[in-house]
Amino acid sequence: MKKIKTVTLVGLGAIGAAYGSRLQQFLGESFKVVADTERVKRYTEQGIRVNGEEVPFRYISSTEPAEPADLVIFAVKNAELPQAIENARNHIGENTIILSLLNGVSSEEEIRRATGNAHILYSMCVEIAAVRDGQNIHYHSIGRICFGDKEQYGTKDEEAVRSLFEDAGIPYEIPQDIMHTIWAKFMFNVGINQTSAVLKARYHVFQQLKDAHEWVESAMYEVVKVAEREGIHLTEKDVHSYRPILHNLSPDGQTSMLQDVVAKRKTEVEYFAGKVCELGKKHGIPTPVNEQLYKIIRIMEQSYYIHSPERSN
Ligand SMILES: NC(=O)C1=CN([C@@H]2O[C@H](COP(=O)(O)OP(=O)(O)OC[C@H]3O[C@@H](n4cnc5c(N)ncnc54)[C@H](OP(=O)(O)O)[C@@H]3O)[C@@H](O)[C@H]2O)C=CC1
Ligand SMILES: CC(C)(CO)C(=O)C(=O)O
Repeated sequence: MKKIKTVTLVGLGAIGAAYGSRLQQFLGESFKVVADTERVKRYTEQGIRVNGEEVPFRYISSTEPAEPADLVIFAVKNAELPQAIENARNHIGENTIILSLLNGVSSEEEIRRATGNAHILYSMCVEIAAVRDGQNIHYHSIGRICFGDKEQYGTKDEEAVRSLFEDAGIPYEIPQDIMHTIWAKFMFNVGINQTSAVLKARYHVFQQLKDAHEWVESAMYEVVKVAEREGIHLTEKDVHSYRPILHNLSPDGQTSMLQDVVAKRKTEVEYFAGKVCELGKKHGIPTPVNEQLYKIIRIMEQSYYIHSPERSN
C-alpha cells in the first residue's frame, strides 16, 4: 500500500488549522503549510492557536522550491481557490493525492481543470463548526472528513488517506457514494449558511425557532429539485438527516458564512445560492428562496463598502 509520508496544507483557517493541528502532531516537519510570503510572515510572527494551544506549524512560502507532497489538502474559501492552487503548484506532482475540504460542489472539478491531477478524491467535512478569530481557532467537535473516489470504491488512494487519518487520529468516513454525500452537505450549507448569514443568527436560533428551521429547509428543498436533474438523487430523508446534525452543533457556534459577514469578508454565496439559481435556470426549475437569499447576501456584501451618512442631530 502507498504510504502517505508528506502532506501540504493550503488554507490555515478554521477548518485547515483544526485538522492540520492533528496532522502536524503526527507528521511533525513532514507536514507543511504553504502560503504567499505575506501570510507566512504573519503566521510566523503571530503564530496560530487551536483551542488555546500554540501549534508549531512549519510554513513554506509558495515561491520556495519544493518536492511534490504525497498529499495536498485545500482548505480555503471557494473564491480563494484559484490563488491557492497557484500557491500549491510546487507541491503537486503526478502522484500527489488531493483532498479539497471546501464546501460546495465545484472545487474538485476546478482543481482538476487547473492541475490535470488524476488523484483527486472528492471530500468534505461534517459535524465540525470551527470558528476563526484572527490567529485563534476554536472548535468543540472535530467532526469527520468524508472522502472517496468519484468513480469506484476501495481505491489505493482512498486506502492511503484512510491509513493516514487512522494514524493521525482524524475521524473519517468513506461513503459508498461520495457524490451523494457531497451534494447532501451542499444542500445543508445552502440552507443553514445563508439563512444564518442573513439573520446574523447562531445555531441556537435554528435549534429553537421552528420558523427559522423551516426557512432553512425551504432553501434545501430547492437543491433536492435541481440535484435530481444533475443525476444526484436527494430525498426528503436526506433533508431530514441533517436535523440531528444541526441540533448537535454547539448552540453558540456560527456557520462559516456568518463568520464571513461578521468579519465583512466576501461570502461563498456565489457557490451556494449562485449555483442553485444557475442550475435552476439550466433546468427550468424555479428557485425563489435561493434567488432572494442570493440578492440579500450580495447586497450585504456590497454594503461593507459604503459609508453611513453623518447623523444631523
Ligand atoms: N468553518 C467551518 O466550520 C466550516 C467550513 N467549511 C468550509 O471549509 C472551507 C474553509 O472555510 P474556513 O476554514 O471556515 O475559512 P477561513 O476563512 O477560516 O480559512 C481560509 C484560510 O485560507 C487562507 N488563504 C486564503 N487564500 C489563501 C492562499 N492563496 N494561500 C494560502 N492560504 C490562503 C486564509 O488566510 P487568512 O488567514 O490570511 O485570511 C484563511 O486562513 C470553506 O469552503 C467553508 O465553507 C466546511 C465545514 C465547516
Ligand atoms: C455544517 C456547517 C454549517 C458547520 O459545520 C458548515 O459547513 C459551515 O459552517 O460552513
